[in-house]
Formats: sequence, structure tokens, C-alpha cells
Amino acid sequence: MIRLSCTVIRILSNTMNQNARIYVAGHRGLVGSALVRALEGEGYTRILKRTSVELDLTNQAAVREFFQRERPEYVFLAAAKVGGILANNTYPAQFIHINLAIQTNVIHEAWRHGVQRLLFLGSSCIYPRECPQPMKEEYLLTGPLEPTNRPYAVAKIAGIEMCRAYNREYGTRYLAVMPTNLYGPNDNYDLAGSHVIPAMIRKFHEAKVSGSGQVVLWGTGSPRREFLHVDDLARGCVHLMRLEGGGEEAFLDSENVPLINIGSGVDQTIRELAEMVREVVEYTGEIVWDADKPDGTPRKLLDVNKMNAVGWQPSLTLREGLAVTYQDFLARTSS
Ligand SMILES: NC(=O)C1=CN([C@@H]2O[C@H](COP(=O)(O)OP(=O)(O)OC[C@H]3O[C@@H](n4cnc5c(N)ncnc54)[C@H](OP(=O)(O)O)[C@@H]3O)[C@@H](O)[C@H]2O)C=CC1
Ligand SMILES: C[C@H]1O[C@H](OP(=O)(O)OP(=O)(O)OC[C@H]2O[C@@H](n3cnc4c(=O)[nH]c(N)nc43)[C@H](O)[C@@H]2O)[C@@H](O)[C@@H](O)C1=O
Repeated sequence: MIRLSCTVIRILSNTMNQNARIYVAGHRGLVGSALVRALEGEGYTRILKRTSVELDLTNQAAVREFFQRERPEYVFLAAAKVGGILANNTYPAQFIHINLAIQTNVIHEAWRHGVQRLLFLGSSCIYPRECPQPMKEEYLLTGPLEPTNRPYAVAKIAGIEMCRAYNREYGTRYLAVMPTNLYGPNDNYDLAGSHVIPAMIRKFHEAKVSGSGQVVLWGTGSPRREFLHVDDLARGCVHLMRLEGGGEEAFLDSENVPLINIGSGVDQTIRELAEMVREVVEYTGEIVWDADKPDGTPRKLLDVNKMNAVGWQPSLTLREGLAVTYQDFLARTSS
């Protein structure tokens, strides 16, 4: 796979100076922690962080007070209620309520306190269930959504619309980035709430250690998914945040909407993924498919031409990413 072109990035990236006050909302999560690694790796030192206990982003008064006191100049909005297919399907009210509350409070208070640049993280589930593949940004709102995550997707679409509306009415330059399914360090390995990759890593690893001859996976294994290592996503997000005139036009649509997909551009079936994870973990037992569990969207492959056009490419293949993620899982579970 082509390695990230640092030269292109440096040419376009000369804003967001290293003393800028940058708020990473959700800094302990999969995405937020990767954003902090990427920013620190680029020399940023004034990164504002709050846990959900220190600052509950569903509390509007607390969010207002935080922005008033800390005055961030840039905001990465990676705090959200997040989960895999089962969690989304089991807690639809929480997924719509908490996400609408967090993003409404953060986007609005960011604007009220003069933040010109905010990056909102959406998800590839915003596109219609039966979307033409690969999914282009312009396919948003062209068909019915996948029922297992519709409340979450509707909240994310509202977030995109807020960025669009604030940009139009108030002249901000907010970005809405739609990542494909992600994985990497600090992922959620709780089997009831997790996405498929951490679930497979944990299930295969525990079966290997216990000597169990069988691992049960969900659905039919036939849906297709695209995956991106979270460090590649984070570098892409930092890159986008730093673009100024000359780079940004490349991904604005006819209404100047800064909606941009980010993914690897490659997908595979869940069954193929299972074989890859099994190999990485070195598990030799049988895989059983529980068809009573939902499959979800049949296929989710993003069109990533816009992202590639602004000089970003992923650096890790899925197999490489799975290998480093399993090593990270081992390091964390053995300590
Ligand atoms: N994981 C994935 O595959 C994908 C994720 N995304 C998007 O990326 C973003 C980040 O997801 P991800 O990192 O995976 O999620 P995680 O669950 O790993 O992290 C979410 C973070 O949000 C914070 N948070 C949740 N509720 C609140 C609250 N009420 N107040 C303050 N903070 C809160 C948590 O903080 P704390 O730890 O302090 O409790 C947590 O660290 C989300 O917008 C998600 O939709 C998009 C596509 C795929
Ligand atoms: C990021 C994305 O994530 C969610 O959508 P999803 O892509 O369907 O998520 P998932 O990772 O949970 O499953 C992918 C596929 O894998 C299958 N699968 C097999 N075995 C296990 C398993 O053991 N656990 C899980 N979770 N899935 C399994 C599972 O049945 C499905 O077919 C939404 O939250 C959505 O809102 C969203 O944005």
C-alpha cells in the first residue's frame, strides 16, 4: 500500500500553529486518544482534555462554562455514545439522545465562544442502507437508513446539518468527517457493546487460551465492511483541520458543505475478516455463525476520492493493522 505522502501534507498544512489551544472532546476513546497521539506527534502541546466525569457534555451549562473558561481555538468532536450493532439496536433512545445532546452543546458553545474551526466525527452509517457502492458524499439523504442504527445515524446527520448551517449563517469553517468502521488501541472490548474487530480479537484470543474448539460470531458473515486503523484516521483529521484555502476547496460540495469520507477504500466480507483475525491470533478451532444476530447493512464501502485528493492515504493494510492491534490487546490485557 502507498505510504502517506508527508510532502503533500506539509505543503498544504501550515496553519493551526503549535501553540493553538485545541480541545479534543472524548480524548480517552478510540478516536480521541488517537487524535491526541497524532497532535502530540506533530508537536502540539496545548491540548485540552476532560473526561466525561469532569465534564458531562450532555450538560449545556457545564459545556458553556468550559468554553468560557478555557477558550479553545480548535475543537475535535470525538465524544459520543458509540457501539456496535447490538448496542445500537438495544439502546436506540440513548444513542439518539446522548449524541444529539453532546453535539448540539459542543457545536453551539464552540460557535458562541468564537471557535472558527471544529471537526465533527460522523459515521458511514449516515448513508442509505441500499446505497450505491462505493458511497459518495453526495448520496447523503437519498434513501432509507439501516434500522439497527437509524437513531444514531439520524443524530449524526443532524450534526452534519449543524456544521452546514453554522457555516452558512455564521461563517464558521466546521468540518464533518465520515469515517468507515475503525479499530486500534483503546477500542472497546466489551462483547455486548463492541464493534466486530475487537469482538473477534477477544473471542479468538480467549478461545485459544482456554482451548475452546468453537467461536460463535454473529449474523451470516456475508455483509461487507471496510475498516481503517484509527491512527490513519487521526492523521487524516489533523491534516483536514490544518488545511487552509487551496486545499479545502477540493472537498466542498455545491453548497460549500465540508462533508468528507475517510476510509481505506477496500472492503471484505465479515467471514473473510474472521479468517484474517483468526490467523493473526493463531486460533485453530471452528467458527460458528449465529444467524439470530443481525447482519446490519449489507455493504458499506466509502468513496474516498475527495480525501485522497487532499493528499491523504492510509498507511496500514488491514492485515498490518490487525497484527499491531492484537499486540496492543495482548500488552494491555497482560498488564
Ligand atoms: N469506533 C468506530 O468504529 C467509529 C467511530 N466513529 C465516530 O468517532 C467518534 C469517536 O468514537 P470512538 O472513539 O470509537 O468512541 P469511544 O466510545 O471509544 O469514545 C467515546 C468518548 O466519548 C466520551 N463521552 C461519551 N459520553 C460523554 C459525555 N456525556 N460527556 C463527555 N464525554 C463523553 C467518552 O469519554 P470518557 O472516556 O471520559 O467517558 C469516550 O472517551 C464518534 O463520534 C463515533 O461516532 C465513526 C465511525 C466508526
Ligand atoms: C461503525 C458502525 O458500527 C455499527 O455498525 P456495523 O458495521 O454493523 O457494526 P459491527 O462492527 O457491530 O458489526 C459488523 C458486522 O459484524 C458482524 N459480527 C460478527 N460477529 C460479531 C461480534 O461478535 N460482534 C459484533 N459487534 N459484530 C459481529 C455483525 O453481525 C455485522 O454484520 C453501528 O454501530 C453503526 O452505527 C456504525 O457506525
